[in-house]
Order: sequence, then structure tokens, then C-alpha cells
Amino acid sequence: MLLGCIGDDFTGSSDIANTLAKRGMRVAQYTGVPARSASSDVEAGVVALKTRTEPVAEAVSKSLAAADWLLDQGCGQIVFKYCSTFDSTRQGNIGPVAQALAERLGEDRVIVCPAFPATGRSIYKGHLFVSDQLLSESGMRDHPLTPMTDSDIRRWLSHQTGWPVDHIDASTVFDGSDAIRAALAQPKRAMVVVDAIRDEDLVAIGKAAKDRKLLTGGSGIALGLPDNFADLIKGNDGATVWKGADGPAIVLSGSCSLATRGQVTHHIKSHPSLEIRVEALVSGEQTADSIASWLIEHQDHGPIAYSSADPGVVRQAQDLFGREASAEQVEATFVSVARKVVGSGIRKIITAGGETSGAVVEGLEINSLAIGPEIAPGVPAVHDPDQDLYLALKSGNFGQEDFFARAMTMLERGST
Ligand SMILES: Nc1ncnc2c1ncn2[C@@H]1O[C@H](COP(=O)(O)OP(=O)(O)O)[C@@H](O)[C@H]1O
Ligand SMILES: O=C(O)[C@@H](O)C(=O)COP(=O)(O)O
Repeated sequence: MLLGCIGDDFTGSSDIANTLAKRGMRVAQYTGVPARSASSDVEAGVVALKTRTEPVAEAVSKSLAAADWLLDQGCGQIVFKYCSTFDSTRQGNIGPVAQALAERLGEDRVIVCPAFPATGRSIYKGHLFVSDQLLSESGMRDHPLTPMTDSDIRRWLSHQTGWPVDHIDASTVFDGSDAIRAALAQPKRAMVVVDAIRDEDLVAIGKAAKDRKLLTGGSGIALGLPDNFADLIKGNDGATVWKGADGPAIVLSGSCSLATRGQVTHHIKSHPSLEIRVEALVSGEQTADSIASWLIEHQDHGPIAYSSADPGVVRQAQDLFGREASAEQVEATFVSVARKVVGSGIRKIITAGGETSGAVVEGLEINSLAIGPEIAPGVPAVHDPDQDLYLALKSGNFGQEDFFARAMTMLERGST
């Protein structure tokens, strides 16, 4: 293994796995830290954790365990992958995890770059933009667990870490990899927020980071890395081995992000739909059994069960039952539903939302995922070879309006 990645959620992990696979590396995505060694043909290993919203100490210890396993597999460089919208609270977890990894790896200048231009995320003057909006004015200000209320990544990160926060601005980045390498080489320990607005900026940053032991960012930070291993990688045949499967596909959507809400609205116009309500789960009016039975009944028509709701509805549930408890109730329900539908023989599941996807993948006890073709920027089709399950783990804010139907087509046998 040449390159190791630690993803703080599961959609994000498949996002960076997709980037590396598209750029020619043999990639495997693991659910948590594997108990065994990786297969010797894996060139980039992505350890998917569900640490984005966990208590800081747990996020740090799981990330360190992932780093140790990746180092044991032979990786010389590690990427800590977090969200392109820098999803975190003032307390963390991005800063504390990045700091702990840097200390473990002996890295003193840590690149911090969530940019992902293909999905509209750019960083300029240290501020994160989502398309033409500042992060804090985008839908992310209403996120159920990590509302992003400050677009200045330098300032937000400085709440989370004791390390100084430095900045490499766009004018240096536009000068290319030598200029970036020189800026990184300053003898001053720091987290270094790096501006990037175009793919070519990220490629230059990747090239400049060739000898860095640790990088952190969104999946865009991986764009330039495979080239650094050009002499060593054998190339992958990911797209050609993708087969897909016959049979029905269902959608489980727990993301309340703007893009997902639009995709749900679009999908329910022409497919059977079941809205999951937190109050109904708490009262027992809705149960995992009733939801799974409904999905199984409608399986031939692309059904969707969703808890995705507007900020007002989410707030009401959180006021009544608590923020964490509402999320746990919804996630636990999706886990039971996924187990029941898979138990009934359904092999294709599309999940929307990072926490939601993580809960489902862990709940189904999936060990590893092979990366298939891209459905939308940042979202590949994936395959669990052990249970022969086909999935798409969609990040809350990614994907076209008709993403769910597109994903169903992509998961079909013979789709590519
Ligand atoms: N109707 C709802 N009310 C309260 N919380 C909800 C509701 N629907 C989903 N959630 C929770 O909100 C969180 C959404 O996060 P996630 O799945 O990561 O989506 P995204 O990718 O958009 O961030 C999950 O923990 C989910 O369980
Ligand atoms: O970087 C991104 O935006 C995604 O890869 C990601 O991390 C997704 O997180 P969710 O929006 O919570 O699914």
C-alpha cells in the first residue's frame, strides 16, 4: 500500500476512494480499522470511520488506530479526509484529529484544504465558498449536527487546535508547485490553510506535498497524489470489472441537506415514497418493521424511505427529543430497515447522508467495498464482495436532481 486515507465518514471515504480510482490507483475502502492485513494488490487504502460527530477523544483514538494500521501496510503518506464543507463544531473534530495525526507521524506543517471545485467548493483568502455563497450563508448553516456558521476556515480551525494556523494564499498557489513547496517548507509548526479554486490548483498542491507525511482536506486534495506514485502504481481495471446486479433497488435517505431534499422531492414525484418522522418513531407509530415491509412491498418500483426534512421540522424534533437522540433514533431505524430488506433478498441500496450511510454500512457489517463507476462527482457505485451487495453512498450535498434514479440505473447489471 502506497497511500493511506482516513475518512471521517463513509460518503466522504467513498468520495476520496473514487478520486484515487479515477486517477488510476487500485483502491479499497474498509469499514473501520481492519483486523487483518490488506490484500497485497491494494495501492491506496481508505479506512472509513464514523468519527465526524463523535466525542473528540474517541475520534482521535480511532483515527490514530487507523493511521497505525495504514503505516503497518506500508503507506508512506496519509490523507485525513473530512468534508468539503469542513463539517465540524467549534470543539472539533477536524483540528484535534489533524493535530494528533501530525504528532504521531512527525509532521510539522499540515495542509488543510477542503476545496472540491467539481462540486463548487473553493477556498479563497482562507474563506470557504459553496458555489457562489460563503459557507456560512449556504444550506450548511442549518446542518442538523454540524451547522457551519463561519466561512473563515483559519478562524474556525483555530478554535479546534492549539497549533498556530497559517495560510498559503491563492497568489502563491497560482505560481505553482515549487512556490507552494517553498511556502510549506517554512520552519514553523502550523496547520496551513491553502487556498484552491480550480482542479489545477489541487494538482499543484498535491505535487508540492509529495514528501509530506500528512495532508488533510476534501477529496480534491487527492487529485494530484497518484502522479507522485506514477512509477509504482500498476493501474486499475475498476470500471471494466464492474458488473452491477439484477433485481430491485431501494433508497434510504437520512440527509437533511438542501441537495438531498431536492432529490427526494424529485424522486417522490414518480416513485413510491414513505416519510419517516421522528415523533412517529418515538411513539411507535412507525417502526423499522413497518418501514421495511413497505419497502419490500414496493421494491419493484424504486421506493424511497426518507427522514429528510426542512430545518424547521428537524429543529422541532430536536427541541422535543434532543439533537443526538433524534439522530440516533433515525440512524438506528435505518440500520434495522437495511438489515431487514437485505434479509429479504434485496441487494441494491442507495443511501443519502454521511452519518446515515455510515450507520447502514456498519449495521450491515460490510467489511470492505470495491469502487465502481462514478454516478455523480464524488459519488461512486460500490460493491461489497462478501455479501454481493451493490450500494451508492451519497453525500448529503452531492448529486444531480435525479440522482436516485441515476444510481439505480448504474447499479443495474451491465450498466457500464
Ligand atoms: N427528520 C429528522 N430530524 C432530526 N434529525 C434527523 C432527521 N432526519 C435525519 N436526521 C439526522 O440528521 C443527520 C444527517 O446527517 P447525514 O446523514 O450525515 O446527512 P448529510 O450528509 O446531509 O450531512 C443524521 O444523523 C440523521 O439521523
Ligand atoms: O467532501 C465532501 O463534501 C463529502 O465527501 C463528504 O464528506 C460528505 O459528507 P456528508 O455531506 O455528511 O455526506
